[in-house]
Amino acid sequence: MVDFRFDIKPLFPQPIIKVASNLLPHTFRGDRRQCLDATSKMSEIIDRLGHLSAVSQGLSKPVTTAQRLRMSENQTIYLLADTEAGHNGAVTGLLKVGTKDLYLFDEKGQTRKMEQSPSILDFYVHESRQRAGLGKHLYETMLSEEQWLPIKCSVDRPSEKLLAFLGKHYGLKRTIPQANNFVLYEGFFEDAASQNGSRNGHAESPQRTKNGLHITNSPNTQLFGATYLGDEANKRNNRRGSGSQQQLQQQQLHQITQISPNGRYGAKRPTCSMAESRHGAGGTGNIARKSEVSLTPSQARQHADNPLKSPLDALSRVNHRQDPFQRRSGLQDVDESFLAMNTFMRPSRLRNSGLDGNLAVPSNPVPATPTGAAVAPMRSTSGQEAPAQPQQQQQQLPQVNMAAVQQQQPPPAVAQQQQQQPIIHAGSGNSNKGGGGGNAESSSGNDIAEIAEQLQHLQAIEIEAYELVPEPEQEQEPEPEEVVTPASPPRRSHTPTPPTVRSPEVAESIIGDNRKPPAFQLSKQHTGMKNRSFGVGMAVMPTSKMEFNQQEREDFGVVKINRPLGNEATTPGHDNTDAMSTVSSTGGLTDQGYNDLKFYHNKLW
Ligand SMILES: CC(=O)SCCNC(=O)CCNC(=O)[C@H](O)C(C)(C)COP(=O)(O)OP(=O)(O)OC[C@H]1O[C@@H](n2cnc3c(N)ncnc32)[C@H](O)[C@@H]1OP(=O)(O)O
Repeated sequence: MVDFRFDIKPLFPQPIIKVASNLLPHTFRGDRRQCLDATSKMSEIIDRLGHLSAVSQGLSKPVTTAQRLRMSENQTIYLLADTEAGHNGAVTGLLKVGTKDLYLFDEKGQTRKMEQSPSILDFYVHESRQRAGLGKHLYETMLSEEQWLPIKCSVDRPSEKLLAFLGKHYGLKRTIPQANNFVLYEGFFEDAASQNGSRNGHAESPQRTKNGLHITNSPNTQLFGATYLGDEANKRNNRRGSGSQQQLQQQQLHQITQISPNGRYGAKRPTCSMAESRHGAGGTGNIARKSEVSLTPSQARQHADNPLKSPLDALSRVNHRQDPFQRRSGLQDVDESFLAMNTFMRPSRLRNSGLDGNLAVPSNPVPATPTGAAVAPMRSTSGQEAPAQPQQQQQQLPQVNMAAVQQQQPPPAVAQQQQQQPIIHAGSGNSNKGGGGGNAESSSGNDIAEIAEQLQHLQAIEIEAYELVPEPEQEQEPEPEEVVTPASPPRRSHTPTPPTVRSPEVAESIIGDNRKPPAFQLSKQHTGMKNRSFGVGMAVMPTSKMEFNQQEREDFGVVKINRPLGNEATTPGHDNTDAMSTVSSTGGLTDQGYNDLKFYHNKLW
């Protein structure tokens, strides 16, 4: 018996209840809260019984789960409970049924299309209660509720026990061989017009569908045999009254092969990216190979004596796989091949996947940064193509002459750039969100970080962090800072020099070139150079008081710091003159001997 941590009796006002996709007993009455509670408990019951059933049948995964039931439209689960058992009662049996549209072989080996055919999908009685008539009780209740006849029910890969059960209780012994997992019994097709076996009261004419196709002659039909045909596809076919025979054949073939083996093995597997790429890159070979496999009705008939094996074993000889699920995988390979061809290679998907060449895959080789990092295809954040990468500037970067850097007096604009760079790197390298983002009036930290990263990329800065060297004798002199290059000595400053980050290459490129780089937006998506200034960020430790002042968008790479709006820099280092920094009360030195700096800047923009 299967007992639960909760009392099942409220869910089972009667021994057998019916559960549909709403996961509620058909007898349920209650408010929203009770509904949620009942759904939760019913899900647990179904999952538990489904798991036990799978274990009992030796299946690797349950055929029945609450999730599957929720997603289904035409399936019903019957649950049998013993409310007297234990304290909370116990659930003792499960029977899942549903209707299927099937192409089936009749006794003559001809294909018939059966719509809404009753199917037994899962059946389980707890081991402790088997062979006590509970199974029959459950089955009979189901037949009564659904108004089905036992002989009209197809059974999805029945176990030996179920075959014995059906033989004993309903005299069902002689099966009609099928190429799929379903087992039918002789009499299934008899008097079909007046039975539930056909929704429309009559079965399809053998060999021909409504489209007049001899689908049994198709290699795929021979491979799959009777195969599930979706309602929607059928309606589509019926709507098309005209059209060439060839089109119809292609359509039918496509329709059949797109649909997986049905029943408990028919669940669509999630799209496999490997399969996608494999088939997309020429998976037709796989299709051709699989298509060579054929299982004719006569072949299937050879296995009629043992319906458990008949369809699958024939296929297993081809696939050389023993496990039913693996065999199913073999079948689905074919299915996926067609899916890959017909679905995943559609132009729209190709566009999305960038395989059709319409995506922003540059025709030119991807430019590489001086450090060797490839730059991603450029696309602005707005989704538009970004302007071409300034390769010219990048190509100039290696032409660095450090001697010239040290000797040459930078023009004011260049000095501004050089002086402001360290702050920018600091901001970007150490969570600039905490700086600019902390002030609601300032621009977002993201913008700053992005600008900083753009600068890093365009100017190909090899970031280096420099220790702060206190210069006590100069602290009282409010003189402008100068750009510090790796080869430069510490600058004169009214405060200890903040960590100045500048690679020789960048300094050279700015001073030597002194031209305005193009003003366009680049993000870290394009540069791929996130956190290049890691070392700087660690050294500067920007606080929420750190801001950036950029009055307007100037030349790309020129970011003015702490300059009041409207003020233009008049002398090199003017901006830094305005910068305020304080030294901590501990004399300006941290435990590590570095200056503890706090920057106070004006609002940005
Ligand atoms: C589509 C599918 O769901 S296939 C999977 C079917 N489910 C399983 O195989 C799970 C394990 N088996 C069970 O849960 C049960 O045995 C069921 C559901 C098949 C039958 O439920 P029960 O309560 O045992 O059925 P019930 O008592 O009404 O009928 C008993 C008859 O079932 C058959 N049967 C039940 N158990 C066995 C068994 N272990 N071995 C052989 N036949 C069995 C016999 O014909 C038996 O009659 P018998 O005792 O005179 O030989």
